[in-house]
Amino acid sequence: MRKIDIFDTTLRDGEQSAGINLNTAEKIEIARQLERLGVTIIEAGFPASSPGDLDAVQKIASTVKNSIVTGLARCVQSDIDAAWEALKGAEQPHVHVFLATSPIHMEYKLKKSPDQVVEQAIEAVKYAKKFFPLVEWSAEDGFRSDRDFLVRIIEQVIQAGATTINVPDTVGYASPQEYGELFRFLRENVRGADRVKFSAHCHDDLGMAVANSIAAMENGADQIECTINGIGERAGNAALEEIAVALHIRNDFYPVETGINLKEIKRTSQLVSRLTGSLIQPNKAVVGKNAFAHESGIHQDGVLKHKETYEIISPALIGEGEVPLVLGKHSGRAAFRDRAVKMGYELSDEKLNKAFQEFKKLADRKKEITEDDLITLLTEQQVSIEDIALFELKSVQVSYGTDNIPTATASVITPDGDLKTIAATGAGSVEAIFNTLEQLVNSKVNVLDFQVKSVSKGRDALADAVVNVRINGAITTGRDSSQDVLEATANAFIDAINRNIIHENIRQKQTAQV
Ligand SMILES: CC(=O)SCCNC(=O)CCNC(=O)[C@H](O)C(C)(C)COP(=O)(O)OP(=O)(O)OC[C@H]1O[C@@H](n2cnc3c(N)ncnc32)[C@H](O)[C@@H]1OP(=O)(O)O
Ligand SMILES: CC(C)C(=O)C(=O)O
Repeated sequence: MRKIDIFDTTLRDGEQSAGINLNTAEKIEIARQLERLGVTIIEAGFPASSPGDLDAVQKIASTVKNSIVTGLARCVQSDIDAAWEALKGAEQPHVHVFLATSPIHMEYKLKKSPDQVVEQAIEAVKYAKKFFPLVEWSAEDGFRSDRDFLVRIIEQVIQAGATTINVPDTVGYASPQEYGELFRFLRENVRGADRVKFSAHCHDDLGMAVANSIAAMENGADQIECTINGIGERAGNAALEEIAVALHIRNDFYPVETGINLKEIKRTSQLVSRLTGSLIQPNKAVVGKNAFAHESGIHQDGVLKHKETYEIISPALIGEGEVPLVLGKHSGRAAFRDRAVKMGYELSDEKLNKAFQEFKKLADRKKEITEDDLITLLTEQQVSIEDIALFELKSVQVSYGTDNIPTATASVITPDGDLKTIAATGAGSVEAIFNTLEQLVNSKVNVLDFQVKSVSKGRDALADAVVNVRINGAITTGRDSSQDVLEATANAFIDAINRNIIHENIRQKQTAQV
């Protein structure tokens, strides 16, 4: 099968991401993991850019044995000297020299004529070749370069000894079709093309880096340059994990192999994210937190019946553990039942249905349903709480003014079915509510903690109130979310009282069973 070399530039172009700065120990750790991942080449840094980078490249070159280690250099002798200093101890010394070839870069940045650029490239490659058996030469901004000029300069650097020719889309401007065509054109028109490897290096400014890399590969590129998690200058580079997994999953369409050990992908991605401090967006393909998270009922039902209905990549393929179905407001009964069974609950259809209805109500109010929430919902059903009579808050009204004593009037239906209304005062509105409700529930309620916060942003944000109470020595927590802070507070207090009644009931039933 055709082999595609994976050239990882996480430690060079990836480190060029704004805000990322890795020290030598961190770089070595990542390089070791890249070696385990099975990349063909590790671009470990730009030795001339700083003594720290030279040191890191040197240490990586003497540590890594199963991947080729390279360093970047401008077409400048001192850069190539620094690269040699860093890489002379490597198993297979490899250097990556580059020079821009697009009209805009030559005229405004390098301030050189095309002839001068050709001369400088030839000289640099010849110089590099004195030390390095493997020399990659890159035509920076190659995609925006004149095609005839590209053919001319590439032929010259091949003659000078380059072993790999990289044609980057430095500014992420290409479309897959155009970038693919460029590789086909170069393969067909460059004399000596059959003696070298061609390489693709894409940036993601227009979100096409992975597609462009694959298009280049389909049209003659033997190597793809990419980074873990797609980090890199500006919008980043092509993401290694996306390329490797796409080529594996669609092997029917792309009959190539990369040598990447896919099981190491998750670990590598997490390591790079942790050490660079660059968070992975949740919906990022392959390695995002949600990449295998089925949230909606119809999908979950399909996945439970036959995984492949909605899952083209198995989490195990990339070394990720089992991903439980997400239980949220879009979930259906199938996923809810599945989780309940996995948690060890054996509920009748009727009880499961009731727990599911409560779950849906809760999911409307809470972003995330925790394991504890599920335990509460399912346990309440398991021990037949339908027989337990609870308090129901009918109304609450608070009178507050800067010159008045805050007074709350509340009505509840008691577990006996009576409607009771009482008013009481407090130092503030919340205390007035608590004092009133305490009288209505007719128990000594010690409020241990009370917190209220907004669930979302904006004036109409929901208030989430949590009250932690002690009643007869038992501690329970009640919570409620409402549009109004005081209503949420009153409901949370009643919720705590009801939970206490339920738990008391459960305890009594369990004691009776023993
Ligand atoms: C597309 C890419 O990702 S290219 C890699 C980009 N990465 C980096 O730049 C990170 C590391 N860079 C650095 O640390 C510094 O830029 C250094 C050490 C390399 C150079 O620093 P300085 O000497 O201060 O130069 P400075 O960065 O300001 O300017 C770059 C110079 O290199 C020249 N240059 C740019 N590319 C090349 C090249 N491939 N070959 C030769 N010269 C080049 C520029 O024309 C400019 O020259 P000038 O000073 O005569 O105008
Ligand atoms: C140095 C080259 C390969 C580069 O990083 C680019 O063109 O984006």
